[in-house]
Amino acid sequence: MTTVTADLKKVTKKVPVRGMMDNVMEQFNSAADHINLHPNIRKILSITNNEILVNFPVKMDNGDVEIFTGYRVQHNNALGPYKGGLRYHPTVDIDAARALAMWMTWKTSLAGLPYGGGKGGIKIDPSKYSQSELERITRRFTFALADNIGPEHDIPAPDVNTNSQTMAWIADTYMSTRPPAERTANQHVVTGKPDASGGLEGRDRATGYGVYLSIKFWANKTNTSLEGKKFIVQGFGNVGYWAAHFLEKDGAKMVAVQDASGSIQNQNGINVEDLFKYSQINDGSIVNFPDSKMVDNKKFFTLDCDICIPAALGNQITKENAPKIKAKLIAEGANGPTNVEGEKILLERGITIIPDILCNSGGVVGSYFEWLQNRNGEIWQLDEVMAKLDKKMKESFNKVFDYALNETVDLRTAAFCIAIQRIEKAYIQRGIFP
Ligand SMILES: NC(=O)C1=CN([C@@H]2O[C@H](COP(=O)(O)OP(=O)(O)OC[C@H]3O[C@@H](n4cnc5c(N)ncnc54)[C@H](O)[C@@H]3O)[C@@H](O)[C@H]2O)C=CC1
Ligand SMILES: O=C(O)CCC(=O)C(=O)O
Repeated sequence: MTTVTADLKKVTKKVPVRGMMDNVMEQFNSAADHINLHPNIRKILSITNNEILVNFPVKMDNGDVEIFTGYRVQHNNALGPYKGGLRYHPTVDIDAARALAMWMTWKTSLAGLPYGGGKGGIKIDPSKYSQSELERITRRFTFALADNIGPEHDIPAPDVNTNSQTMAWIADTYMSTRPPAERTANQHVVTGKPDASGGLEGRDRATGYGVYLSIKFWANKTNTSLEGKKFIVQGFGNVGYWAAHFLEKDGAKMVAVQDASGSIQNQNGINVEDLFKYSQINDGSIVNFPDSKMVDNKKFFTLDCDICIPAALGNQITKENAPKIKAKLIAEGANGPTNVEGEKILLERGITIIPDILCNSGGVVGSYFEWLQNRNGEIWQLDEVMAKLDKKMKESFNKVFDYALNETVDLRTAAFCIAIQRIEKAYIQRGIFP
């Protein structure tokens, strides 16, 4: 295990600025300029506190041993324990983990939660492994990370290709590393667990519901009706499916979907529940759904629609496709789906973007409720969870919308400014910077 603790000069020089880091740093710096952020605080927030890299061996079903590389980046904990998901994907590397951890810091701050930001995962294509191999990989990863996570220190959650089952394995393995009398009291080391293992009713749909609410709040502010509005979704996993589910229930029409296996379209509408059921019996894939035609992946974002929901990976909307996008609204379910160049083009074209740190914050808000539930030994009801989530999302949306209007900035800059100012206040109150 290698733990790199922040040394300002060294780390500032070392951090390569490229890919997702490039985007998050440009977003941060432009907001920091807008609020004239104290230079010392800018330095602190420009780097990560800790970067943990673990290489660990796992025995495969055929008896061979394979070595995996896992990451956990802890960006900032000025407001509370590090919080953020674990991703299992071939694109996971230190650059992605750093950027995603930074986005978590701004997201938790904007949502008014008592958390900082962290993120991590394993560089792996999980489709190549059996369920029992994935369980062993997850347990070994947890064991390797165990001294660096904890319910009051760093609390992982699901992200791409991880789910409530993954969280149950992590919680179980982590608890087994604690002294017997402390084991069950450590259940909230992760959130997004299954219901019988301390999970929160509604955490499964929390992110997608938050995406839907953000779209609804935008529609209310702009006197737009969602009835009959056409939307497209990239990613039909946890976030994409639930966002589509709630939008369809409110009268909107899903006309195209893309997942890792391909893209489908039907301008008359694709039934969300039918597609979900189909994907469940089709290895999780949407391709060849009977009531649709296949479309070229490259054309996906340029298809005719009113609302576009990227809910898969980062860097999907770029200068290549931004000029041809037809949607009037981009609701970012994914983290970092629009890069800085793509965003500039969209804003010039008058297209609104509800930024990731606001739009997909329902997930981490749901995680916070689960953490509170476990800490207090409670079991919350679904209607209570959804009502609290609604209230939290509305408060954040209104804050960002009003700030953008008052300061004449776009919604992302507004969201970043609010988030950074809350952290700045914490540092100033502690008297670090007279
Ligand atoms: N799960 C959560 O609570 C939260 C997730 N997010 C973000 O939302 C996004 C999606 O996460 P989940 O829905 O949890 O993951 P998931 O693993 O449940 O679903 C991911 C979906 O994206 C698709 N996908 C993967 N690679 C793709 C590609 N190259 N092109 C098109 N589609 C592709 C997959 O086929 C799948 O349908 C990620 O960016 C994640 O960081 C953000 C906040 C919370
Ligand atoms: O639920 C959480 O703690 C974090 C989820 C996440 O990774 C995200 O919001 O990007």
